[in-house]
Amino acid sequence: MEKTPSSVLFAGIHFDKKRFAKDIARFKPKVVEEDVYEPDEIEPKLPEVAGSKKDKKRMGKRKDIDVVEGFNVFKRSKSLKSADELKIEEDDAKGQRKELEKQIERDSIFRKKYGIHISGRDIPSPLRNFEELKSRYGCKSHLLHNLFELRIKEPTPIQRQAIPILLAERECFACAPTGSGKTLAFLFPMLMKIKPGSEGVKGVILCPTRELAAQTTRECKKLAKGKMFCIKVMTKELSRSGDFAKISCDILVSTPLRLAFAMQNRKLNLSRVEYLVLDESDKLFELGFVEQIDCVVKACSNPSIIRSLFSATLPDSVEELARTIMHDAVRVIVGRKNSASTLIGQKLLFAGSEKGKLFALRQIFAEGLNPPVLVFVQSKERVKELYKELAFDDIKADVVHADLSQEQREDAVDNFRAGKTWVLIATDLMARGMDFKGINCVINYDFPESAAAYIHRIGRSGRAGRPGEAITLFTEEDKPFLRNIANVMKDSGCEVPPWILALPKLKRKKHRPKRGSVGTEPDDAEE
Ligand SMILES: Nc1ncnc2c1ncn2[C@@H]1O[C@H](COP(=O)(O)OP(=O)(O)OP(=O)(O)O)[C@@H](O)[C@H]1O
Repeated sequence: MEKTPSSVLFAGIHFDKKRFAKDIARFKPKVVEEDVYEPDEIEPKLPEVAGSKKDKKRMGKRKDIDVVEGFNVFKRSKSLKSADELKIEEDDAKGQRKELEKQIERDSIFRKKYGIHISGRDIPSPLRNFEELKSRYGCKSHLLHNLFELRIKEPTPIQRQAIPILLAERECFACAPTGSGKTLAFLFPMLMKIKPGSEGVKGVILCPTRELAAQTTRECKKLAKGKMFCIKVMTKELSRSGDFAKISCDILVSTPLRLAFAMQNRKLNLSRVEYLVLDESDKLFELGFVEQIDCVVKACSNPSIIRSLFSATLPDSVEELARTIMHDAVRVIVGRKNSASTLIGQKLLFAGSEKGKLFALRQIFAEGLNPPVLVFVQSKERVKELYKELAFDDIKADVVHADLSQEQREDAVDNFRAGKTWVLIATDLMARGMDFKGINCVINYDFPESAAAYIHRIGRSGRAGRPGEAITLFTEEDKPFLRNIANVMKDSGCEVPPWILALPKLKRKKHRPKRGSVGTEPDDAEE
C-alpha cells in the first residue's frame, strides 16, 4: 500500500473507522467542480481589449466574477507592472544613470586635457574628432570633405566644445585664444543646420570691421563649397541699393553699421534668422556699436534663434550685458579667460621717447628683418608718418588705415598676404580677427590702449599652431600702464621683470595719450 503522509503520521495507532465514519466522510477530499473547464457553459463575454487569451481563459474558470467589475479589474491589472518588470526597469535606469555618470567623467577628463572650461546645464560632450559630426549629428559628407580639402584634420579645443553646443541648439559665449579656430567653430554648425533656400536670411554674422567681414565670408564659402548656399558680405552698394526682397541670401556677414542701415533703408527682413553670431563680441558691445547691435538683435525676432558670442577677450561686463538677451546660455572658455596665445614669444622694450622708438624699430629691422611683420600704431596720422620714415630705409612697406578707400585697403591686405609687402603698418583696424598666415612678428610701435587691444594685436601672429613673436616698445609715458600688459605676458608663460609687476594697479584701464609726431625729440612734442 502506498504510504500517504497521514498513514505515516498515524502508523501504529488503532483507529475505529466505523465509529468515526461521519467524521471520515467530512475529511474526504471533494472534487472541486469550479476547477473543471466546461466549454459548453455560458461564459461571460469579455471585450477583446480586456486582456490576453490567457486572461480570458482564467476568467472562464471564475464563474463567480461579475463581468463589468472583472473587466475593470483586468484593465487595471494590465497597466500595472509586475515586480519583475519594475525590477528590470529600475535596473535599466540604474544602468543608464551609471553610463551617464561615466560619460560625464570621461568628458570632464577630456575637457581638462584640452583646457576647456564650461559652465551651464546639460552641456553636450566635446567632439573627439570631426568624424563624430557624421556619426553623432548626421553631417553631410561633402562638408567633411571640404575640411579635408582645407587640410583641417583635428578640431581645435574651441571647436571640440562650441560646435556640439551650437548643434544642440544652445546659445553660447565662447572665449578662446587668438588664432585658435573660432571662425570655423561658429560657421560649421550654421552650415550643417541651415537649409539653403529662398525663405530669406537664415544666418547673420556681425564683425567689427569690413576686412574681417570679407575674410569671414571667404572662409564660409570655402567651408560650404559644393552646397547651394548663398553667402553674402554686406557691401556699401548692397546696404544702399540692394533689393532684399529679390536677392537670395542664406548667410549674411556684415558690420553692424551696414546691417542697421540696410534694415532701415532697404527693409531687410531678419525675422527668419536662425543663427546670429557676434564675432569679436566685446568690441561689438563697445559704445560705438551697441545701439546698432541692439537694433539687429531686436530685428532677429525668430523665437527659436540661436545667438552666440565669440572673442579672445570677454570682459565680465560684456557677459553680464549679453546674458540679459540670451537664453540659458552655455559658457565655454579655452585656457585662461582674456589671455594671449601661448604660442607667441612676448617682449617689452624700453625706448624712452618717440625718437627712441624709431631708433629701436630700425635696430630691430637691422638685426634681421624676418617678414612678414605687422607694425601697430595709434592713429592713421601716425601710420602715414611712420610709413614716410621707413620709405627712406628701402623697406617694402605698406599701410592700412581708415582714410583709404575700401579697394586700397583690400589691395594692401592682399599684397601683404601674398608676400609682396614685408611690413604692414596699421591701426587697430587690423588688430581683430585678421588671419594673416605666417606673420613672424608683431611690433607694437605705439603702446596698446588696453590689455584686450594688446591680446588681439599680438594675436595676428602665432596662429593655427605656428609660433610667433611680439615686441612692444614703451616710453616713460607708457610706464604706468605696463602692469596690465605684463600680467597678460605672465599668464601666458612669458618672463616679466618683477619691478613691472610691482607697479601700482591703475583704475583707468585705457591708455591713449596724445603722442608727438613719429621720430620727434621729447622736447619737440611738448612745443
Ligand atoms: N581645426 C583646425 N586645424 C588647423 N587649422 C585650423 C583649424 N581651424 C581653423 N584653422 C585655421 O587657423 C587659423 C586661425 O583661425 P581663426 O581665424 O578662426 O582664429 P580665431 O580664433 O578666430 O582668431 P581671432 O581671435 O584672432 O579672430 C585660420 O587660418 C584657420 O583656417
